[in-house]
Amino acid sequence: MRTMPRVVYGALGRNCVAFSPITFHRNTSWILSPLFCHIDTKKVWISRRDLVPSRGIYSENAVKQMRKRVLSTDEKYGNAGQQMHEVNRIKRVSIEGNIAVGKSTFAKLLRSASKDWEVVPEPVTKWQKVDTSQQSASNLLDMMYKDPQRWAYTFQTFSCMTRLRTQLQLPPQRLLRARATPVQVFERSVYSDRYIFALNMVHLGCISSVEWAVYQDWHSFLVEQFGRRLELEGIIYLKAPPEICHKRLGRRGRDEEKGVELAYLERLHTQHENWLVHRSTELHFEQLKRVPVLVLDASVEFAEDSDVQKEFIMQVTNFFNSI
Ligand SMILES: Nc1ncnc2c1ncn2[C@@H]1O[C@H](COP(=O)(O)OP(=O)(O)O)[C@@H](O)[C@H]1O
Ligand SMILES: Nc1nc2c(ncn2[C@H]2C[C@H](O)[C@@H](COP(=O)(O)O)O2)c(=O)[nH]1
Repeated sequence: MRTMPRVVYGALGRNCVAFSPITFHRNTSWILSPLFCHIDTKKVWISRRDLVPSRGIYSENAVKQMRKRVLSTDEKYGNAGQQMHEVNRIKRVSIEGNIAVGKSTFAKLLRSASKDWEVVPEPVTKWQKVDTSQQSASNLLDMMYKDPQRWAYTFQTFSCMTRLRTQLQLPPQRLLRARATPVQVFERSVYSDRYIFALNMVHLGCISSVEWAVYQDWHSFLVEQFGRRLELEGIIYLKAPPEICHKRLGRRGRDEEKGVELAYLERLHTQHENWLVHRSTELHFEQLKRVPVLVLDASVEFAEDSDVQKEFIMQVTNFFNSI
């Protein structure tokens, strides 16, 4: 395809706009994704990952208005451009797996293995304490387990929003300065929210077809709007038989989970296998279909076994370097 240099005026989300000569294909205009560009006529950091197809070319006047907003953002954040360039280097990976398979325990191991890896926990405490501006907070996790027919949809809207915020969180400074491979590791993701839990609730009849249509509509919209900022470079799937997870769940003794039966964990296990092993779950995001998955045998009791821990870390390191 013929390429030609052009000045591109592209809208970059809420507070950024790029206006810089960049080369682009004749029929496709490209813009920089919101998080990763610094606005300065002389300096624009571009990498392949930053380029996303533009939804439109904007008038000069609109660009002027947007530029004003961008400049005020730059004043506020100082050397944001360089930081954004570095954010761009950070890989994002989620840990997926059944309830009580050992995600948090594994996350602790990763945290202690390298300061270039940041582990972001699942926002469970937010679900346990929803601020209702009344005297006491509501425990939505408990409500969902006690009456899934009534609360499953509400739960999925809140869990997904909290996961969204978690995934959009900016990485800490130390990751921006990392020399090796900096990685942000999330416990679960907006994708497991949909393709594991919400889907399972649909199969159980706890989310109605109307609720499911509504969920899928806003979920797809949000994921598409945030684009690259929500993409994962890899997934670590901790896999163990549901029986083992059930035992661990009992040992952990979380109050809300007292009524969780083995059958529920079996269903979630099947959902994980369909998505991450058989790859038979219908997915709606192209990039997600191609995400590399590292499967680890989480039935091994590694807490006291430093050889197993070393083996896990080696596999994870190789995986991070490969993605
Ligand atoms: N590999 C393991 N071997 C034995 N027990 C484990 C292992 N991983 C986790 N556990 C225990 O199982 C329970 C659930 O682990 P946790 O990390 O909280 O799971 P998750 O975050 O996946 O829900 C905890 O009591 C933890 O100590
Ligand atoms: N119905 C849903 N339940 C969820 C979802 N994400 C997590 N959970 C539950 C499962 C556990 O009881 C608890 C925390 O999970 P861990 O596996 O980290 O222990 O929250 C969800 O999206 N829907």
